[in-house]
Amino acid sequence: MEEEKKKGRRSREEEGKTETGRREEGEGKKIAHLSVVSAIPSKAHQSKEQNEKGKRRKRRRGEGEGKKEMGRRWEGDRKETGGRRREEGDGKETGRRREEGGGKKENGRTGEEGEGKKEKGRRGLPGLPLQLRSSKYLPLCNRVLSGKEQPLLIKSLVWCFFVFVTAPYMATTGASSDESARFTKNETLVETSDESARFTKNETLVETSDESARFTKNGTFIENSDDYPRFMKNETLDSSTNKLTLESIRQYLIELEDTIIFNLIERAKFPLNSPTYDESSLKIPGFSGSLVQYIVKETEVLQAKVGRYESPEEQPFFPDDLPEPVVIPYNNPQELHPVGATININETIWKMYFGQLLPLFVAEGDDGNYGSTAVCDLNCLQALSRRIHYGKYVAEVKYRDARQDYVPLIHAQDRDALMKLLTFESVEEMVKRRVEKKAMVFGQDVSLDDKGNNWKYKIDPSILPRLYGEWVMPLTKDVEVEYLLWCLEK
Ligand SMILES: O=C(O)C(=O)C[C@]1(C(=O)O)C=C[C@@H](O)C=C1
Repeated sequence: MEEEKKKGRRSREEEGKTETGRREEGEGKKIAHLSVVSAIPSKAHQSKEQNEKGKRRKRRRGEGEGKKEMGRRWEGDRKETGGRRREEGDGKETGRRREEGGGKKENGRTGEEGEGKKEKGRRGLPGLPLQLRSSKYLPLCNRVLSGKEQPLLIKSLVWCFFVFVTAPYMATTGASSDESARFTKNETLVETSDESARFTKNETLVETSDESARFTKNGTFIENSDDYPRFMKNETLDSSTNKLTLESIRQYLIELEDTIIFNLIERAKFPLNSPTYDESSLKIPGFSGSLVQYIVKETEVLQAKVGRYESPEEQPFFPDDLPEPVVIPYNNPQELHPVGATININETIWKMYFGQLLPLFVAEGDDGNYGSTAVCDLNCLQALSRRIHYGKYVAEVKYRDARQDYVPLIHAQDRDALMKLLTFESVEEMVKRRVEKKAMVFGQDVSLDDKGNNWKYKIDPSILPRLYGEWVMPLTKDVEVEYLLWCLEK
């Protein structure tokens, strides 16, 4: 009871709105029981394949063999990261420095020292340049060779040699003390860029966090990193503080409602077009599956290359064999526990979309626009998936705001209690009402005369509260619970 009160207080503070009621325990259980849970790659449920994928993605993110690192929170984690990075960085940079420096020294020796030795052999006049050896200068040479002016001359020659030969050479090859300054600067940048991060940064970010870094992790050369697109800036950070807050995340979820509704409206322009989903009607050599599967899969391959799946809220529907990014990802602070990157419930979202949602809002029929239909499906799926996987961020901020309430439930691995704690029924009601209203507004026919038919909508608005109430919000909460269950993992 006391906990309920506390939670009520918190929710009012967080939302600045009156929390009308709390979810009954039975309801929490119902949601936790959704079949989706089995699709979540938790320890208990991860298939071997998913496990492998998780490991691969973790490795790609540099979270390493790192259960230890994964679990380390806050400052401890940062120190560890800094240390590891410094070691790695040093290793690489020293290697590079050694190579470059070595190469230059080698050059110097074969060029300058080598020639000196040859001349010495040729004329027997140590340290004297060729032009000084003409007969005109011989008396002077003799004086120098035999006497007191020798040290002064040698000093002058060394100075001249440095000014006219060594310095220009160093300037053209870049082999100067500047070299070491550049390495030092890299390290500093890496360290500072880490400041706002909560968890271990991934290797790719470490390697590319410096603007001057020009290689992605897989070795692709990038001429000027600024010219390349950067998937995906975390748009939920509060614009004034650049921090993650429940308010800023909720604001972003509201914006995503627009994206979802517009995409549904676009899809509703086409009838069902069932051949789009027929695995036997597509004859693409080397691929077995439907047109929609093909388009989603190939789009994901392309988007993986430009770094879409480097963001934990972006999850692929076909995660196997995705290529590494070839561009520098946006250097977002890593706000989530690394387990966030492994939670992917797209299998459930796919089934929900094609099995339950689609038949609700598209007309029967076939107009032959299968490619366009599949692209619309792709857009709907990606928008829904992004929205639902944002639950990771929601869970993270809720945890940060009320650790004292969450930690015991996480230790007890109590799904139902976690579900109850993170549920705000009044917020859910508001969401449902808002999406219905948006569908009415966005789905109206707009005309300049009064003949417009304002009550004929492009998509039935009543589908929206259903979509959110039955699937989107419950699935978001499943993601939240899953994240919380593992977010203390060491
Ligand atoms: O806003 C929150 O607190 C959320 O957790 C998000 C969300 C949602 O999916 O919209 C989910 C659960 C809450 O009951 C309310 C809303």
